Amino acid sequence: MTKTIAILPGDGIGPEIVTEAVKVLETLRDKFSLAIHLESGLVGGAAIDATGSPLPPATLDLAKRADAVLLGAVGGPKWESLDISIRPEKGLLGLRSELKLFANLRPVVLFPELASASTLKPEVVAGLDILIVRELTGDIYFGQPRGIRTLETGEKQGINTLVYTESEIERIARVAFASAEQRQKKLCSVDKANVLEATELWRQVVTRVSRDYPTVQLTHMYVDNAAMQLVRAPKQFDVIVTTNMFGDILSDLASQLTGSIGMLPSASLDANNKGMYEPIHGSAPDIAGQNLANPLATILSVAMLLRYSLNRVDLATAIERAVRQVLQAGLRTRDILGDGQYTVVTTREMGDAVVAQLRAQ
Ligand SMILES: NC(=O)C1=CN([C@@H]2O[C@H](COP(=O)(O)OP(=O)(O)OC[C@H]3O[C@@H](n4cnc5c(N)ncnc54)[C@H](O)[C@@H]3O)[C@@H](O)[C@H]2O)C=CC1
Ligand SMILES: CC(C)CC(=O)C(=O)O
Ligand SMILES: [Mg+2]
Repeated sequence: MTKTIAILPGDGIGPEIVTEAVKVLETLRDKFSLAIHLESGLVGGAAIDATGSPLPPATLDLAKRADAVLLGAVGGPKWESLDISIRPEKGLLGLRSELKLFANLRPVVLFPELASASTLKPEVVAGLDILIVRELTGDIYFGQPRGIRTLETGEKQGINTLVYTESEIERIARVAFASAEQRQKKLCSVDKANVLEATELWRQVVTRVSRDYPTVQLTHMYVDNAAMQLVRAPKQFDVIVTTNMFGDILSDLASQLTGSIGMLPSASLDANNKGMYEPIHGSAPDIAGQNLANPLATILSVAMLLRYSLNRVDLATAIERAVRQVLQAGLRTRDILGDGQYTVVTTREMGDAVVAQLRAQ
């Protein structure tokens, strides 16, 4: 049966990188007879400009009926003067909560060809393969109360609330333990249980759930130490499970171990593996519209889409192989330049090269 994929390019570099990822999907449709139907929608600032809302009902409806969603990125300076409750980023958070995408998988994998582009020494990152499992629909990003209010003194006060319920923690813990079972059987739960009650509960629940996964070795680490350990000795980690905000921050940090934030894809899944797929980076206003952005994180997100939502591990592997071949051939967008002689390419040229490798397979 033909699968519908919602294509939501968003803002900034979003349309540029999604164009390249769509070329990959179209190649799979045309060459490998993948039965897909692509349907585009507006989200973020582009949607605000067209409709006044960062998540118009038509987009939410498309995302809900689609079998999977591919998203670029949202946000940018153009919309920063708007009230925070109606900014582009609210469209993204709205999609995540409306679709119940509580499990965000962020693989941090170093392609061997990019070892010299890593911020760490090649020997410290060689073979790096971490999976960050980030809770995505709770925490301070969604907690109530929130807002900016004026106190009796006339002073303003900003409020955000870190909230987690046991069931929210348990379901993300189960995703993380199940992932660890399939990998090196090591799970590190990252929290701030020494000072934050919500994450003390996190630690208690993760510990309780661990009894159902006796083959997985569970450790706990405070987030400040985890940030330090990630740049000191990242290969000590296999799977990391953490809260929404800590996962957001740690994954940007970890991206530098792989050469660039332009290399990290993600899958945001609900309880039935219905998913939204997006690079972990934002709309990169500083390079938007210049054909400079690295499209590989988005193309690798298509691979995750095929693996998790369309059950086509073969095609997911084909994309990952094509990316590897392009890097082996020495092609680099400028964010992944390391030591050596490379061919510096544009966003479009990188996408074309991946498509050419796929066609040749
Ligand atoms: N998922 C999403 O849609 C996200 C949206 N944002 C939004 O994006 C806007 C910009 O946020 P920033 O903090 O600047 O983060 P950002 O991730 O957009 O950019 C940070 C830095 O990384 C570079 N970069 C990002 N993606 C790249 C790529 N594919 N290739 C090469 N270089 C790349 C940018 O040029 C910039 O120097 C804001 O409005 C923010 O709210 C931020 C993060 C995630
Ligand atoms: C709007 C932000 C929460 C998006 C982001 O930074 C992320 O999901 O990594
Ligand atoms: Mg982020």
